[in-house]
This record gives sequence, structure tokens and C-alpha cells, in this order.
Amino acid sequence: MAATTGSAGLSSAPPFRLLGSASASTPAQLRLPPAAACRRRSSLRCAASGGGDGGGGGSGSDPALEEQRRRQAELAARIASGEFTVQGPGWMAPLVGRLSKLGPPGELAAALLTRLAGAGAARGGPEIPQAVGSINAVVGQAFFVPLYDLFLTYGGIFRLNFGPKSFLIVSDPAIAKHILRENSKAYSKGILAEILEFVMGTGLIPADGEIWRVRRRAIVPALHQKYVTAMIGLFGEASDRLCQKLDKAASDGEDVEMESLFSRLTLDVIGKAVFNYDFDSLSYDNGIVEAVYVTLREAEMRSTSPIPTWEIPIWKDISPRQKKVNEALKLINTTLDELIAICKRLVEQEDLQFHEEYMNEQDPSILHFLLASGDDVSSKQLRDDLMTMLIAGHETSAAVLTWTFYLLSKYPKVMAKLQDEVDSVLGEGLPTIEDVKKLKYTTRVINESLRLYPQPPVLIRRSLEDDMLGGYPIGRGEDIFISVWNLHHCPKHWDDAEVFNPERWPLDGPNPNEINQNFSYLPFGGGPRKCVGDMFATFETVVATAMLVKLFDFQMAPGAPPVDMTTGATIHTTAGLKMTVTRRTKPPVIPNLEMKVVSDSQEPSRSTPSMVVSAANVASGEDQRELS
Ligand code: HEM
Repeated sequence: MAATTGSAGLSSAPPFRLLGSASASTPAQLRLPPAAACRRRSSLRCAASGGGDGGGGGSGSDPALEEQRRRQAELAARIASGEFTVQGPGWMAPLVGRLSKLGPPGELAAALLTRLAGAGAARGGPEIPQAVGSINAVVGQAFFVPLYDLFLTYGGIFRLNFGPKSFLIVSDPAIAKHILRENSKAYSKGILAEILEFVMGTGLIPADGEIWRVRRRAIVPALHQKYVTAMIGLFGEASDRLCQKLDKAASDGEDVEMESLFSRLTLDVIGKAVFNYDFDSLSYDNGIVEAVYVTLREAEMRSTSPIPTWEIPIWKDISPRQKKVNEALKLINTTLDELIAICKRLVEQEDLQFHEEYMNEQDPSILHFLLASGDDVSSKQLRDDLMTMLIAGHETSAAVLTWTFYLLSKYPKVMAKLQDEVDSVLGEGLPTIEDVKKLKYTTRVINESLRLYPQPPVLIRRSLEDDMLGGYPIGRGEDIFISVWNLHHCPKHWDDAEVFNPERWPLDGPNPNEINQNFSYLPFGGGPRKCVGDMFATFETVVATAMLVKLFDFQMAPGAPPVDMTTGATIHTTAGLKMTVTRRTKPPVIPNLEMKVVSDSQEPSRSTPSMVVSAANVASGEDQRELS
């Protein structure tokens, strides 16, 4: 067994011990020599730590953060050096995976086998490289960060063992494509469904098999083109409320915490969009808003907690935390029941003629569409699906906006170009669908933000049958993490992978997606389980970004806590995104040569058409969506 003792600066517990040869068995196209891996690794944090294109201002002087980065770099170097690599038998890992699902005795046997593996005899045939991790190695950092180091050293597929738990980590686009698209029927949502069961039940995200097929067919039509277009007005109204809040902060000279404001903005949007409920969380906190947050925090905690305390029989009944969660769920369910009842009455009063692009103008919500289409109002499935969409469409969009504004504060040239485009496209009123189609550079900013900060950073699957992945046989019951983070940061695929560069996506090119990027870019997943809200979310984040940067400049607030990443279901900041917001001063109006000579007594009108406007050269708007 390889030496695993901690070195100075690392926890005394071992970080990752690697079982299995990296050199013999890793897919060649993704392997990097350890030295190169180390060099590339050193730039990983730049996007998250303020490496802009000049003008960003550093935020990395916090000693705790510096120490954390030093430890991460040291761990990365040790992983890349192959220090923890030993040989292990190929049959063992699938067996460990199966044993660990048989309850405590199986888990114990699996742990023993794992320990013995280093001394086990190597056998012929390809073996997936293995890493045995200690929880201590990843505590205090986003878990996908060390997975990136392991990927650079061990390639597009490797096995990670945490005690008795075993996961396959996939960072190879061809393998991701195989799992998500080509052989998607052979994979379920696995542990994700188990973790989210308490809140989403068998809603569309965790559902598998027949339930998923039936519900997907019922829900996708609800997000038709006409509905998404109608939502543009809603995005504008909610963003306008946020603008008013920011305007007040700007005039009061108060800094604002943008992450929580974006969370409120997207909660207000998704509440109206899914079940026509105005949380109005940008204006005040009420019981239901608090209940939604309690539930969301619990889902996030469960998805990252190493020990499932919520399953311990007596503890789960007496724990104050679990009591609070249960009360929150009860309130949300009661509210949902009321909303369903109200909506049902509306549908009954309607002179209903249901058709493909059916939409009620007064209540264009997804709930209204589902009830009008004949969905069973009394079913638990309907509630599960509504809860699923509330959660799926809330935190993801909030995280995209948070990291976009962080990146913009670090890249002032991108911000200037963005503001040029917005100034030339948006008029005085709220954005229209035509405006959104013209906001091409704004869309590229969102595309690129989603590349650097994919939400969620990993996709979870479980194999339902034996399969071959990247030339390796895998068994039934394997838990798999497809690291979208690794795919989006792969230095082999992307030039200057860590640089925020919206220009990498040509304005006159197609909207980047998993198909035209051959599964190296998966902002909304891929295959039959692809996000149903991709167009909704793109328009929502484009509208909010455009409206905000039209009116304000954003800078990191003086003395703001350093911005680093932590994981829940999406990537959060560790301590918020504190920004100083200032009203934009209008650029000076410069007369052009065609301007009529005005007499001293005549003031040129601000709206004179022959004024030069700081117009970006925006290509004509075409529909940006390639529907999957
Ligand atoms: C920027 C915002 C968003 C991002 C980045 C995002 C991302 C994703 C991703 C990556 C998946 C695939 C998960 C997997 O394969 O395991 C997914 C699935 C899903 N998303 Fe989104 N999403 C966003 C917004 C939304 C919105 C606004 C809605 C609803 C209106 C939504 C509803 C769903 C649903 C229902 C699924 C499950 C689809 C299925 O399994 O059939 N998402 N999303």
C-alpha cells in the first residue's frame, strides 16, 4: 500500500490513496503528464479568485483562504506526482460497490476488501484507476475541486472510494455522451433520487423508468415557445423590482449581498412561472419564503453530508433540525394544495379549448397548463413535479447570475462591451422577445459563465446493468459522477480554459450546446434527461443581466469577504457576493458630422436621431435555441 501519511500543511489523515495503475489503463486522449497537470492546476482558481483581464482588484489576501489554496495546491501536486498509486485487482471495485449496498454487514466487508486491495494481485485486462479518499482531504473545499486534480492525473474515468462507498468519476466527453444519450436507458438517477426523495418524491428530476417517461411527456409541452415568450414580461417585472432595490442601495451608499438578492429574484420568478404564486421575496420575508429556504438548505445539506443523520431512527424524530424541515414541508404542501384548488376553479370557469400551445393569459403558469391538459389534481405526483420545478428552476438560475456578476466585476472589458450592447438594444420599457434575441453578446456572457461555473457541477447516475465505459467493463449498481466541472475546464479541450472569454463563442454562430460541442459542454445536461427549462433559464438570466447592467455598475465592495466556492446542489459562494452598486452615468453625447448646425439659442434635443449612440454592432436576431 502506498504511503499515505500527511505532510506539513495537510491534514494528518490521508488525502487520496490511488489503487490501480494510471499509466497502463487510463484513456490516452485525456491523460496528461503529472508535471503538466501540476502546471495547469496552478491556474485553476483564477476564475474563482479574481484573475481578471486587468482591473479586477485582488480579493485573495485573506490568510485563511491563502492557506486553503496552498493546501489545495499541495494536495494537487501530490496527486499529480502519482505518490498514492498502487496496483489493485479489477474485480474488486464492482464487488465493493455491491457489498456496500447490503447494509452495515456488507459495508464492513466492503471496507475490509478496500483495505486489502492494495496488496491484492493484479490481474490481466484493463482496470479503472482507483483513488481511495479520506473525507478530511476534501473538508473545507468544494468537493469537485480535488476531483479535477485527480482527472488531470488519472484521466477521463477513475474510481473514487470513500470508506465503503465507491464512485466512478467521469470527465471524458465520449463517456458522458454514452451514459447520458447513447445508452441512457441503462442508467438511473441513483443516489440523487434517494437524497431528494423527502422533498421531490418521484418528481421529474429524481424519477426513473415509466414514471419519468409519463411525466416528461406531460410536462415538456407546458414549456412551449408561447409560454416562454410570455415569461419574458415576468422576468422583466421581477428584475425591475430588483433594480428598484438596488437603486435605493445606491442612493443610500449601502453595499449589497448579491447572491441572496439573486436567490430572491429567481424565487419570485419561478413561483409565478410554475404555479402563479407571488412569493414577493424581494420585498419581504414571510413564512412560506422561509419554509422554501429551510427545505432547500436541507436538500443541499443532504446532498453533501457524508453521514445520513436524517435516516437514524430516533434521531430523525427528535432532531430540532428535522422537526423544522417537516414543519416547512407541511406549510409548503398546504400552500400547494391551496394553489392547486384555486387553479382548478379557474380552469373549471374557463371556456377551455386545449391545444398544443394552450396558455391562459391571466395565469400562464405550468400548473394551469397541466390542469387544463387533464392532470389529476389530487395526485401526489402533481405536487412532486411542482416542487421539483420550483427547486430546479430557482437555485440554478440564482447561481448563474451570482457567478456572472462576480466574473463581470473581474473582467471590466467584458462588462464594458456588454453595457454597449445593452445600451444599443434596450429601450425605456421592459425587454421584449425581439430585444432578447438581439442581446447576442449578453447571451454569450451567460454561455461562458455556465462553462466556468456549471450548475450543478456534477451529474449523478447509477448503472442498471453491466456496461463498457471508455473500454472498461463496469457492473450493475455503480454510482457515477459525471463531472461537468472537469469537462468545462479541461485544458485539452478549451484554450485558456480558466479565462472568462465570451468571445470564444462567435456571435453569428449557433447557441453553444452539448450537441454542437460534442458533450464537452453540458450546461443543461444532455440526452433524454436534458433540462426542460433551458430556454426559460437562458432568457431569464439574459433579461436580468441586461436590465441590471443597463442601470448600474457593479464592483466588489471594499473589504468584501473573498469569493470562493462551496457546494450544495449548485455552486455557492462561501461568504456571499458583497458588491458596491452605483448608478451608471450616461456617456457624453458626441455630435456626429451630419448633425445640423444649431444656433446658440437652440439646444440639441437628447432624442435627435443623428446623435452618435455607443452602439455595438449587433447581428440580426434569430432564434437562439436548438431544441433537443
Ligand atoms: C440556469 C438555470 C438552469 C440550469 C443550469 C439547469 C440545469 C439542469 C441540468 C444540468 C439538468 C440535467 C440533470 C441531469 O441530467 O441529471 C436539468 C434537469 C432539469 N431541469 Fe434544469 N436547469 C436550469 C433551470 C431550470 C428551470 C428554470 C426549470 C423549470 C422551469 C428546470 C427544470 C428541470 C427539470 C424538470 C429537469 C429534469 C428533467 C428530466 O430529468 O427529465 N431547470 N437542469
